[in-house]
Amino acid sequence: MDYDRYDRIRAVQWQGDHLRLLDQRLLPQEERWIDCATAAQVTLAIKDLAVRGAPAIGIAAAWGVVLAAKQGESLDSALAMLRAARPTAVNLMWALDRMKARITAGADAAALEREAQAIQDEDLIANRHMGELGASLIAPHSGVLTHCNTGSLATAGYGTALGVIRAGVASGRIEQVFAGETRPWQQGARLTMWELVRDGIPAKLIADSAAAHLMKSGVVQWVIVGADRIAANGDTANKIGTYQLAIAARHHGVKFMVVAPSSTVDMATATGDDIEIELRDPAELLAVAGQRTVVDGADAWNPVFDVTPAALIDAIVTERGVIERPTASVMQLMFPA
Ligand SMILES: CSC[C@@H](O)[C@@H](O)C(=O)COP(=O)(O)O
Repeated sequence: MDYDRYDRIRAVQWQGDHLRLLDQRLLPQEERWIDCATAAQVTLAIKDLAVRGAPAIGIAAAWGVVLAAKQGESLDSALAMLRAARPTAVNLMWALDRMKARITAGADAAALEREAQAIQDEDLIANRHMGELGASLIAPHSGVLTHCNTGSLATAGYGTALGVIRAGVASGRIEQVFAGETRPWQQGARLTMWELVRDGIPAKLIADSAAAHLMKSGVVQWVIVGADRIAANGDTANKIGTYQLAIAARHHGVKFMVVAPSSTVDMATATGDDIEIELRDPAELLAVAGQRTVVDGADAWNPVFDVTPAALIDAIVTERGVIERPTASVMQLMFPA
């Protein structure tokens, strides 16, 4: 696999004394980097979606703890502040728990820096492995539909669902990629299309509302998505709109694949009903690119994740292996306490 051909973006970059983030709010119009020198700046970058995607916010938060240590700030306060930045993606809590364990064991700033780097490096390795595992499930000459952005921008690099797509394209299994816009924040239109075009991968953008029609046409064999939290029974929280894709996929005989590192699996959460779904500012729905599109006085409801029941998922791919038709007992075997 020629990783340099398909994967050149590194959106989270440690600079030795500060964290550099590719500002995802501005893509694809502008490639602007922001520098965070404090844990508070990293927290704000996570809240405002300058950095986003479950693994990427965990990695950024880990570096936030390193910054707090270097500045001599209270590490307990930094951990609490970063933890509260966003509620749904468990990678955030997972990374902070890992940093906390090192703090409890007496780690100094240099040791915390090594831990954050390990979290980042392990994510890239996991993504490359998942890419191979997921692609092997796909028949040659397939079409696939993806949702949101799960690529290098959302991870340490390569991506989760987009990593499977990269590996599938490289091996000739995937011939055509479709990406849903992912309203309201347009991660699919703004970010996934940016990554796919940079890689020269044949891709077509669709309106989210075109997905069922696309599946009915028979040109996609798999829907491939990432995850923000996978509960102990396999129920999966991911970007709003994922659930309706899974329902439409089952209706049309299209397979549904979830790709996420084990850091996204939360065995302490029994089912999808127990996952907190982030509600964001209704203003994100009432405007497009900062331009108000809805009549003044209108209100909106803006949940940004939903839960796909395990029964609608054909395969969960993690770096530990593939779980087909996930159940609580198989999840328990793959992710023992
Ligand atoms: C590897 S990314 C998987 C998920 O984190 C992704 O699909 C997603 O829902 C991201 O949501 P976002 O609100 O953009 O952080």
